[in-house]
Amino acid sequence: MDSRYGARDNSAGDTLIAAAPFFQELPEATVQQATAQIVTRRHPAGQVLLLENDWGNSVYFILDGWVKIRTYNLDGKEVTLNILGKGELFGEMAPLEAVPRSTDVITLATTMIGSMPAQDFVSLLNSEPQAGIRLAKLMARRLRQVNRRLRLRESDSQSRVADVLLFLADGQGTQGAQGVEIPNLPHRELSSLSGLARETVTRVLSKLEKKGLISRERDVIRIPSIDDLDRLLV
Ligand SMILES: Nc1ncnc2c1ncn2[C@@H]1O[C@@H]2COP(=O)(O)O[C@H]2[C@H]1O
Repeated sequence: MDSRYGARDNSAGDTLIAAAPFFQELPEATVQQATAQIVTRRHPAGQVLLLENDWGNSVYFILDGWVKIRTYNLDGKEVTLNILGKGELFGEMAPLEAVPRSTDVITLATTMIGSMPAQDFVSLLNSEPQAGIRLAKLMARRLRQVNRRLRLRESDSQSRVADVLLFLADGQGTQGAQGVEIPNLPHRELSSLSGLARETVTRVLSKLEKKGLISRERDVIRIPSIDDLDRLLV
């Protein structure tokens, strides 16, 4: 990803970087230094930010918006592995392991991204144990998500859709007055995340809504009780 792929926009970026969970509780001087190293750009929806197998030496912070992590199965069918939102980072794997990018990354909405040279990111990890712990926690959560989805692979369609909603709530959910809110993604994305047909996803979502386990608005799906939805998993 370089300057061809998005309008440079550092005006709001500095505040967003300072507020990003990764930088919370780091010394102010460290946050200031990181802010100076990060270039912020706004990208339109549908823009390919990273391509699987490309080499890259930057790490990216999502300051606002959404990206999807995409790969392809052996039949060439698109598989959405995850959706990441504000506060998440991506693009750390290739530079840390000195290998090419493991997946594609594409914006799902207008998205503000801060990019940091990988060598600065590694220096930050070396100098701030707290930053290393943050990264370890983030990767632990991703592994937990993958384990959970593997466990549910043979489950019924209701459990699989519920699981996708729960893992989006875990990673991307924001607490509102009436429960946890997650983005109301296109059903094609939920279909790819759950490995179910789009029609099945649509049918299950309607069923969950009738049971009062979710409610839907144009942009958000609301989960009034995470525990109630979790109890559906078999
Ligand atoms: N299952 C996943 N969940 C969340 N993020 C992922 C997942 N797989 C890959 N990524 C991110 O997508 C990025 C693609 O480029 P990298 O391999 O450098 O680093 C990768 C991770 O940051």
